[in-house]
Amino acid sequence: MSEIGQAEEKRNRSIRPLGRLAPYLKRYRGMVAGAIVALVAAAVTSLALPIAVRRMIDHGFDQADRGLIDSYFIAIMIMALILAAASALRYYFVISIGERIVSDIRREVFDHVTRLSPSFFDVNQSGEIVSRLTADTTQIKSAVGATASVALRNLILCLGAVGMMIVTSPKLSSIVLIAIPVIVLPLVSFGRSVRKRSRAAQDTLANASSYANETIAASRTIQAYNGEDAASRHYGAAVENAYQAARAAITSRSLLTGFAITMVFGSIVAVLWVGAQNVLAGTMSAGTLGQFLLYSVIAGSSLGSLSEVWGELSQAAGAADRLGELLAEVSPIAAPANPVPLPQPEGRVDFSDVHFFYPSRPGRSALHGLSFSVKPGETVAIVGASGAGKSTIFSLLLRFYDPQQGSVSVDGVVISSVLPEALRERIAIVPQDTTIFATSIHDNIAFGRPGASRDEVRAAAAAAQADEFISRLEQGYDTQVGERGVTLSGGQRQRIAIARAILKNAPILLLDEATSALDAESETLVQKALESLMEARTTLVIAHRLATVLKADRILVLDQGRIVEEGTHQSLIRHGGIYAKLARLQFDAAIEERMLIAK
Ligand SMILES: Nc1ncnc2c1ncn2[C@@H]1O[C@H](COP(=O)(O)OP(=O)(O)OP(=O)(O)O)[C@@H](O)[C@H]1O
Repeated sequence: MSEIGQAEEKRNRSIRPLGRLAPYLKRYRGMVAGAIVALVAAAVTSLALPIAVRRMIDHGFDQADRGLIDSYFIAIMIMALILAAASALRYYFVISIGERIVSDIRREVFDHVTRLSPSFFDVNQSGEIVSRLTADTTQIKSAVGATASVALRNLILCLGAVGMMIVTSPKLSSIVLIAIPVIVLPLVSFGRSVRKRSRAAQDTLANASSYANETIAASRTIQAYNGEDAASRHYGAAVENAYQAARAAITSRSLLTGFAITMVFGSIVAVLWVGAQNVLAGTMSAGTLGQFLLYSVIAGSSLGSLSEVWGELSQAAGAADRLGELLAEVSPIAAPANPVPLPQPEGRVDFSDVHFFYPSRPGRSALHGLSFSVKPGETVAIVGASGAGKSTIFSLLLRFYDPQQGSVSVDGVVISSVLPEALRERIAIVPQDTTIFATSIHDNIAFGRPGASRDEVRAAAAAAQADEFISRLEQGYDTQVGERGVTLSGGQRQRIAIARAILKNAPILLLDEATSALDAESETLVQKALESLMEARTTLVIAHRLATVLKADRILVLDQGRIVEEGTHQSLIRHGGIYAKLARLQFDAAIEERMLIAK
């Protein structure tokens, strides 16, 4: 799996990647055509103005043709109106196309990223991806919108004005044409260094943004550890770096602009001096010189604007390239070409000689030749030290990763041959860190089965021992729970996650018991909720509670990616192996408590 942005340095710093936007533009041919017509109309009108001015100078002020001056002014007024209408239409079309395309890209990138397998997120920071979705798309919006139209208008104006300069006076134009390479060549190389600096500024900002993202999400932990000052310093330094990088880019941009304008206007002034000599010598009319002057100003200023927007266009090209890379990222967990349908759900699970290492850590095996079967309706507890590979079993069963060797089957079918959605339909998971979304309680529970009725949601909540606390809230099921459910207690969050799994009603349940201690009352409620969830389902539970291992049909003891012991609590304690030691550490307090109660 490649890290996005890794190929950055090798990438051609041209505006070619903007070509990636062509398919999006094609979807809106009508609007693009409207924009081009408006652009050309505005440019042609601007280019026609100097002709009217020359005719006015050469003939309009002639006493013999007094009537002509009125018709010239009327013609100029009409042109100005056409220019105004064309410019307004250009603005409308171009900006709308920018907004339209960026909405499409945002949606497509989001759809794609949310479907990438977790191995992608192992090597890419979520803050970085969010920055692609917001900052890069915004840059493309301004490029497709304003910048591209400014560039196109100036290109048409520049080419048209140069053409008209040649028509107006070939002699003066030849001097200008010789001057062009002298001006353009240094501009191109200068432009390159500007682009390099802008890219550096952008990357530094992306770093600062992912830091801010992470810190804000962890604000409680940061405050609890009095880490605000350190975080402020860190972010301050990152933002300062971004500012310095941006300033370097701005400095070169301003130098580039100054240089371009000096060179362009310097040569125009020189040419005009020659023209003025010609007028004095009687070889050129004053109107022709005026017309030439206007065309050179148009050509010069449009060239200047072109050099200014070029940097922005290439920045947007970089953004398009990065987004293209993200869209080209292929998830290793693909749906098979000819998916096998799963049989009637039973809830059987088989791991057969599974060897697995995480793609981001190829050197370190997480599971070594794991084999076990879980019969329909059986409850199997997985026990093992931290890092033994317990959660990895869940990740493989949900097909977040594929094992490098061996196979995982559900209801007798190897899971890589079925549609991932069909597989996940059969599994409900209650993770240790419950995910609560910043929406209503109803929506959080209904996430287990979109479209569930209010009664179904309420029934699931009741089975999860959550209905009572929810009903006591002012807005009941419509209560908004805040980001990550901050307004709920740990036990309440867990019961909502359990309600969600109950609503899903899948034949296989994966349960990662929370290690965090709950108060006795919450603990009892959560325990009761889990009991109704586990009823008549195949359950694999990463166990941290004595009550759970006592109730399990079987316990698998995992050590460094291998199953080292298997049996019931009693038999394993009698065996006196790893489990007996683990149980003494993990469950001792609970065992003592039970004995006290018994007394
Ligand atoms: N996404 C990942 N990328 C790389 N390595 C990982 C990833 N997740 C886990 N590991 C590694 O794989 C091994 C098994 O991890 P796993 O999370 O399955 O352990 P666990 O038994 O569930 O531990 P715990 O009880 O602490 O949650 C560990 O060495 C861990 O560092």
